Amino acid sequence: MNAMDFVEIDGSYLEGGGQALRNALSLSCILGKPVRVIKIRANRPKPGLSHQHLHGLNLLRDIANADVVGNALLSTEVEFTPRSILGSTYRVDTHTAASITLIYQMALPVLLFAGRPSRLSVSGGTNVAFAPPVEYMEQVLLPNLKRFGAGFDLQIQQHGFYPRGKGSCQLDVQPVGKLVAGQFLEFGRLQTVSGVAFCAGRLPRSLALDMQQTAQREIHRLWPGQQCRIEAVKLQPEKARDNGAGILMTAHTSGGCVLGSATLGEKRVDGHVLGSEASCQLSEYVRKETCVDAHMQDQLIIYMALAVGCSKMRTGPLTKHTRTAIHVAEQMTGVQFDVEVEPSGQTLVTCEGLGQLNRML
Ligand SMILES: Nc1ncnc2c1ncn2[C@@H]1O[C@H](COP(=O)(O)OP(=O)(O)OP(=O)(O)O)[C@@H](O)[C@H]1O
Repeated sequence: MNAMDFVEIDGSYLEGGGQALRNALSLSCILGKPVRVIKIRANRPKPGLSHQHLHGLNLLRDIANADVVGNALLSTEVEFTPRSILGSTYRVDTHTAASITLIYQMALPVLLFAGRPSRLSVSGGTNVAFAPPVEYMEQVLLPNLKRFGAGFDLQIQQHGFYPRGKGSCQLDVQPVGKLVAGQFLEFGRLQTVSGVAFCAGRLPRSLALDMQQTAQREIHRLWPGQQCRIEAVKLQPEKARDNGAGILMTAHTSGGCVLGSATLGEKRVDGHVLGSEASCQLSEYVRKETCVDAHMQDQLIIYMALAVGCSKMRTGPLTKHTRTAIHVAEQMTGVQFDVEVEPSGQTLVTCEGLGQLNRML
């Protein structure tokens, strides 16, 4: 391959984490454009490919029947030349606590552009730091993605936490002919607040109850009479072998917005703190009438870039992850994102999408 034929993405730009790599590779497969990613995860303490990125890269190699150079742990440069998109059954066992949802983040957009349905089973971490918890993927990403005319079915077979992982999930994806433009502009009124507080392993059920009670109390303090139902769950050993705890809260609004806020128990776990952090974050989104939460922002950029028509999202200040995703999407697809801070303080992100059609159907 001639050096000129690769789109070159600088992985150190802005956030300098794994997301630039994930987005660049997904878009490479969908567009059929070879990509070279340099300075991978340059801003992380241990730069280069970690397990999650390497497993994701090798998975996309298989899905796209791609030629790959640089697919080794800690590699800081990768060349990826895709051929097609093969809808099929795939299995990835990370043997670590590598984030299952981040591997899905890489593969999902690609499998939406396959010629037939796919099933992707991954084992690793379901709830790990700096990644979407599986519950967030199911309860927040899915309804937001439906606005683009796409979806998936996610089965959580077993939860897995740092350091051993051992979680497993199955993702079923039906391809689409195209993505339609998503509009996230009208907050409307807050309708429901719900969620799940869980703990597993040797952690007592009272921990889940602490998270539940504090989260519900905070919502009721701010919006007396507001419906708020947080389920408190102690996961059974066959559903989670190790210690782990976390809470996901979601808010649904009459404008069709679905916002999420998740916290995860680390070494020292205080249920009241986890519940309070999750509810404060969610309350902040609701108070500001944000249509897309701070983590969903960056995850929607790739879909906005590919859709047919003009997508718009009204959100809070853009995160570095989002600005990085925009930069990568612009370089890979040639589309332009327009970012405008409105008098209300909200940020409006607009993109006339590429209108990518599924070339495998
Ligand atoms: N609590 C959370 N809820 C939902 N999504 C989250 C949460 N925390 C992180 N994410 C998402 O996980 C992704 C993490 O991207 P990032 O580039 O940091 O990935 P990474 O591969 O873990 O990189 P690195 O290992 O280099 O930090 C982003 O899409 C971010 O929005």
